Amino acid sequence: MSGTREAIARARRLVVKVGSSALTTAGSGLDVARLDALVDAIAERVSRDAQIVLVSSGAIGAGLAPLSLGKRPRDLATQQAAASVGQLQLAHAYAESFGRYSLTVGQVLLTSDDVVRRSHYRNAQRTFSRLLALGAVPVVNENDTVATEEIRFGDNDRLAALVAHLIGADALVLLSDVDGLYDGDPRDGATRKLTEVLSESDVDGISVGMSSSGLGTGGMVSKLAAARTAAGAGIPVLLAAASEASAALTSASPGTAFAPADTRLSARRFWLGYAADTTGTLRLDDGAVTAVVRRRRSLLAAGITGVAGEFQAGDVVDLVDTKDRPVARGVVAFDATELPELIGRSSHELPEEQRREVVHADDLVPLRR
Ligand SMILES: Nc1ncnc2c1ncn2[C@@H]1O[C@H](COP(=O)(O)OP(=O)(O)O)[C@@H](O)[C@H]1O
Ligand SMILES: N[C@@H](CCC(=O)OP(=O)(O)O)C(=O)O
Repeated sequence: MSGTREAIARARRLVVKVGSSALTTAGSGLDVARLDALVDAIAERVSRDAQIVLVSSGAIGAGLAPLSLGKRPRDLATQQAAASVGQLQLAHAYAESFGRYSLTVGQVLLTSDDVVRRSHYRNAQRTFSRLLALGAVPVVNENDTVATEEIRFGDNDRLAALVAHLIGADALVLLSDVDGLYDGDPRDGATRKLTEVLSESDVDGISVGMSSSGLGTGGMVSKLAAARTAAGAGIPVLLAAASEASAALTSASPGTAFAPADTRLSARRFWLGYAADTTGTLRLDDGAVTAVVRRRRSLLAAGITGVAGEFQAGDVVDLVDTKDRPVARGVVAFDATELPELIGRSSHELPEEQRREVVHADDLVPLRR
């Protein structure tokens, strides 16, 4: 067995995320038998002294049938109405199901502000920590009923990766209706399952598509992004079918395993690299990309070829290469309006008060490639 799978099998604190397509069926809503099978697997792992936070989708899917809605609505207001009804059903079903094992569940509904803003991040951290210390199983979902387009995570895969870091998880298990990551959309015919993803180059160029069930949100695109986020922050990830939950949570043998990066990012650097919202973009020339990504240097004005967005000193911005591919994120030390006349110029050409790093190395997180 690979080291990654061993680490997942041994993990003491895990985030398990289950998708809508694994819990709900178009037309008939929540599938309690499948939910019970998932709870059986989680309860078994909890009985072996693990702490589990469950991120469960399915509120919108579960709310459709009771509201006589045929398929997943496109407009936000009807999605929110369905989520309002479905979340109650979901919470009730989990409370009943975990109750079979005398386990207590706590519901945690989050909006992106709760994770993206540093002060709220701490607050959420305290809530999870207390719930786990009290022996409860936190069941998390996005607070769909109040989340507007602007403040939505939009997909629970990303939410699960952020929660995994937030609670200091040793593993993230993503359970879906598909049994792993394929090198192309399995609906398109002959494709091969990847069993181990050791580095970014293993997934470069593979084709990932959207949901096939019409119930899920992000499809494989969001699952792969979430797996990269968590693995990049040092957390091993398993992507498997929900129908294999028992094997996934006991031996970590099925599905696709994503090896974690060697170092775990601090909370601040994780927030900077993955959770914070960015308000602008700096385009770097090749030399600057090498300096900031490989040599971990500060970004100087001389290596910047373009500026976009409306940001102020202290905001988080994306750093992109000459092909507009994101290579890092960092806290910018100038306002957007100040930069156009500085970029491309070396420090000795600049007035003394502007001779400082545009993004200091301590405030810069290279993205894993
Ligand atoms: N390369 C790929 N490998 C595996 N699945 C893929 C790939 N590309 C697209 N998919 C689709 O993504 C779906 C899973 O996404 P989704 O329905 O959003 O799941 P969930 O509801 O669990 O979040 C699969 O059923 C599959 O059809
Ligand atoms: N929060 C939404 C699910 C959003 C989502 O990401 O769904 P999925 O792709 O099935 O994990 C709900 O409960 O319906």
